[in-house]
Amino acid sequence: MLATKQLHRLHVGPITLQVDGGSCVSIVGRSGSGKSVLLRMIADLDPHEGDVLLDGEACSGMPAPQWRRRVSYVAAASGWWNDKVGPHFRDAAALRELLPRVGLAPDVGEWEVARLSTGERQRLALLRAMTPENRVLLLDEPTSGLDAESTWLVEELLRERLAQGTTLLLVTHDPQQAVRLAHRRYRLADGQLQESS
Ligand SMILES: Nc1ncnc2c1ncn2[C@@H]1O[C@H](COP(=O)(O)OP(=O)(O)OP(=O)(O)O)[C@@H](O)[C@H]1O
Repeated sequence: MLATKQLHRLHVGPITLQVDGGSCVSIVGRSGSGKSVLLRMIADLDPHEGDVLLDGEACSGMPAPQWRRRVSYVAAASGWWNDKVGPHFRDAAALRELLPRVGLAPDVGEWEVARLSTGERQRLALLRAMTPENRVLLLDEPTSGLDAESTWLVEELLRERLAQGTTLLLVTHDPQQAVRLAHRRYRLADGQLQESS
């Protein structure tokens, strides 16, 4: 279980939330309401007050890289640190297996990052976070750049991860996607999460 305790940064919070393993919580809200600020706090990417626990283990008691391998933020616009796609993935065989699942060509690992389209980057950033250590995916508009078919493929893969016990926090501007994927739906407004029916 993922539990946030009085998380607070800027105008967001304090937020106390519990999300079971294998369940998906969606967060909608106006642009600028603080959805990314919230996900980035949970991933311990920015200074904040409060804490996050994963199965009782506190983020504050763990080295940040270890926490982020378990609780991984997938940004709407991803960062890349090598010219080629392949070196961003520790397990080349696992990547080859996952590529067709999101509609990507089998040789994408050999491609230059510079040639990737927005939607290709977005899908690869998601796959990059899906390591064996990952327990929680913090997804910031994961299908915003995708066509309907690619969106469907990504949602299928996310459902599979959920069934395997991964926890998802899904920020989306698509209320229908929230209905399709989430077990609980929230709106972030005035720095607080309000549950939707
Ligand atoms: N480091 C910072 N210092 C000051 N203000 C910040 C900082 N980071 C974010 N903000 C502000 O906090 C607000 C919320 O930003 P955030 O990116 O979380 O919005 P969002 O809800 O994800 O919006 P969108 O749907 O447009 O992506 C914005 O007004 C942003 O300018």
